[in-house]
Amino acid sequence: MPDSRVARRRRYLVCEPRHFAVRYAINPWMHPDRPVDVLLAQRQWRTLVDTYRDHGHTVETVKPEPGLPDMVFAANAAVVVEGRVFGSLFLAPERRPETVAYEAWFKAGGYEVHHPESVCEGEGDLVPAGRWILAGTGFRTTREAHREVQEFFGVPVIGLTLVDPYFYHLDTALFVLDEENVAYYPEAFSPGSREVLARLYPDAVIATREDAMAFGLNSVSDGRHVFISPGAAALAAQLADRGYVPVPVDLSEFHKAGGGIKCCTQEIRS
Ligand SMILES: CN(C)C(=N)NCCC[C@H](N)C(=O)O
Repeated sequence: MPDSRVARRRRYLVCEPRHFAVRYAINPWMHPDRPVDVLLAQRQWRTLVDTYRDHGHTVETVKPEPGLPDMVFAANAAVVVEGRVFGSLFLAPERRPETVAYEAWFKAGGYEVHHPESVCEGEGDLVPAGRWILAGTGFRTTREAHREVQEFFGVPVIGLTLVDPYFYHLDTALFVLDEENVAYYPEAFSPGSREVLARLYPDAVIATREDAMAFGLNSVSDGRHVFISPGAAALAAQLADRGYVPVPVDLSEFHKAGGGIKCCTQEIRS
């Protein structure tokens, strides 16, 4: 495979896991009785930030708020396309106050935030993919929100139904490699949605359940480097065969809350 993959510099928003914990259970990964090593989580998160910066990306931070243990999952706070911000309305009451803190960050940067009318969890379920936005539903973000997103951005929104509670957000089951291609785990989707993905992406990288359960599809790609969970070894090998450069970053402590690399990373697209 020629060395043809080109990285594009990105701007990422992240939130330090100062108050990270598993205090409630809103997905099958979360067990409040199992301990979380907060110091290890902070080291892992710092490594992610340093790795992004080492690869030339801009990383900005939003101030973590006490009492919001899931606020570290910045991807869920909004989806930003061409400098326009479509905010979130979380399903879980425990997460709803996060939107206030993120909105303050966006406002301070001169962005206006659109407030959705229906449950919508940002880039967790809304994945900009070149000419369209892939949109997950089934567990969190609603079909009504998909319609609202399409009206707001004027970009086609392609609804995909998730069927496995372990993959409750689209970004646990699929990630965008570049403008043209994605990687995904087919069994996380309804039969019709699988067909849609096969039509849109005949050349997609197909992941195994093992890759997906290791949060391998919760990866971030800059078009060349793929920041990926080290547990997803088979997926990383496939990516390397296609000319991408896997960059392993271990966020195992965050898996205990049902999140990984992508969940911790909001892309600010100008
Ligand atoms: C990849 N995923 C799922 C994310 N984009 N976000 C992680 C959110 C975790 C949080 N405890 C929750 O269940 O909402």
